[in-house]
Amino acid sequence: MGDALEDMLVTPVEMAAIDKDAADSGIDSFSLMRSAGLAVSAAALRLFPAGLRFVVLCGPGNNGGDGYVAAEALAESGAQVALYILGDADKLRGDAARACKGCRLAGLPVEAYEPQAGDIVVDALFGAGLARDLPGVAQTIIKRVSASRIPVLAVDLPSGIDGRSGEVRGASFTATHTVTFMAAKPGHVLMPGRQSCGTLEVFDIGIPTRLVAARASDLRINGPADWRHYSRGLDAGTHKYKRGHLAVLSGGPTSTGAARLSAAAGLVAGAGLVTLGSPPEALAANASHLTAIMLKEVGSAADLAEWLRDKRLNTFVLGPGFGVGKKARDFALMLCDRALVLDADGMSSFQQGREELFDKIAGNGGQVVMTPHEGEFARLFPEIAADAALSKIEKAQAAARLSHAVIIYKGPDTVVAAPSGRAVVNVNAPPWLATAGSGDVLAGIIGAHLAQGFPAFEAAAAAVWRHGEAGICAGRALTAERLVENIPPLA
Ligand SMILES: NC(=O)C1=CN([C@@H]2O[C@H](COP(=O)(O)OP(=O)(O)OC[C@H]3O[C@@H](n4cnc5c(N)ncnc54)[C@H](OP(=O)(O)O)[C@@H]3O)[C@@H](O)[C@H]2O)[C@@H](O)CC1
Ligand SMILES: Nc1ncnc2c1ncn2[C@@H]1O[C@H](COP(=O)(O)OP(=O)(O)O)[C@@H](O)[C@H]1O
Ligand SMILES: [K+]
Repeated sequence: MGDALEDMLVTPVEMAAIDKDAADSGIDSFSLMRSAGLAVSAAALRLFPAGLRFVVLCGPGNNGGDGYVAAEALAESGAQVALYILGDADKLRGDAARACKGCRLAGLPVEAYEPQAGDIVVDALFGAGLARDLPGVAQTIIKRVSASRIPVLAVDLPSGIDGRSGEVRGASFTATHTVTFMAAKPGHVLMPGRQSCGTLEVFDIGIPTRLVAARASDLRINGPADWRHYSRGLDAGTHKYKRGHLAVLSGGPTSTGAARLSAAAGLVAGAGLVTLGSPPEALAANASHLTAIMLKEVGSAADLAEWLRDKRLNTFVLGPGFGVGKKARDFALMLCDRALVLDADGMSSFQQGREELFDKIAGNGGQVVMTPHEGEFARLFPEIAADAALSKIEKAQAAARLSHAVIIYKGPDTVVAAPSGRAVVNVNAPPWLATAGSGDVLAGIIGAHLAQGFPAFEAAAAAVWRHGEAGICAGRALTAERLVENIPPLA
């Protein structure tokens, strides 16, 4: 599969349009179903050589059609196969009906399936067409199979996972392995869907890349291909001022650690210079912990205005440990004409009065990155957070459109979205990144990228990826300090 499809995410609606375009262009749709079913049977034989019996569960649509092709291919290979059907096989239509006719096995109603030791379940109940909660009988079988701990190979998506959002529709299989076709779907990478897929295999069933690319929106799995071109290697003649100057604003004397973590991460991530702007009462606490990072007294809005007269100082991180309130609001509004990472308290300070911030960002061309976790997102964008019809990707996109900022909606499935709708979903973050100060480190990495001249979206996406890699390198016993030490070089 070419580079173009590797990291692409295609929604079920887009995939249906791609199928239709493929058929309209003269490609035989049954040959696509055949390729899909054969890929599933090959995966079953490859992954479960010790399986005693393949139990293929077929649903009422084309996902079931793939299942019939797989069942026939498995039987043809000499494996022991049992077929169970959800609904009435006589009501199958089109390619699925043809696949069913071509399958030598007689099917039993799915509710009759009793798991046996040595079974491998091939789940072809529902795929991309799942439109509502699973019918009760499917939920019962899923619970039965899950309780028996029988391995499940999912066709396209584990049944019950919504391909658009990753949400569970009533119940879902937890698969050992999922074989999907042409491109991954949002439901494979968003939680909780991602956890239900096991290993994900994207199989090329032969739809031309140009047909897939023509329908796909600007939605991808985060990876170096999206931002590598902004990562300039260091030329021998560089100097620290060329590598960008990052300024991080510290909170008061009892909450200085968060800003120092951001500053340290910024320096390791490649900013040539990092200065911590500190209120006078926290200067001593900060000074006692800093060496390579410079320190400057910035207590009031007047101090900040004076500092900002230096136009070369173009990148700021505001929020970690800063304190919620008017000072944070005043500072943020003053910094909107620079590149700004607005994190933590910096965002929470705008729970009321967000319009003024969003207007300022819009007026200044939008080099602002905001980094809400779920709680902060609900504080700043309550109406978007509460809209149950939206996926996490769609929520991040709506927030970016509204705020004119690049949004990093954090979590195990961090989404980075730009006001244009461009978005990536991150998949390399290990769960032990959920530790105090981890978000502060991320803010510093974003700042380093902005200081080096990355556009806001690429700065954010590259930082989220590097943060995940740092977590992997640091290993399980992670502290935020160790995370900083393990930030890898930019790809
Ligand atoms: N991508 C590709 O190139 C290729 C894709 N292929 C395969 O096609 C699959 C998509 O097929 P699909 O559109 O027929 O959808 P699928 O998931 O089988 O289910 C839809 C059926 O279930 C019904 N239904 C829906 N929800 C329901 C519910 N909760 N409870 C009860 N019923 C429900 C719905 O009918 P409805 O009642 O909504 O009219 C419909 O009958 C895809 O996952 C992949 O495996 C390959 O064959 C070849 C190429
Ligand atoms: N379960 C998880 N798996 C992977 N990454 C996670 C998980 N939970 C949180 N993270 C990441 O860890 C970081 C935590 O940031 P944040 O919530 O702001 O914490 P803090 O305020 O303590 O720094 C974010 O980058 C987030 O995406
Ligand atoms: K399925």
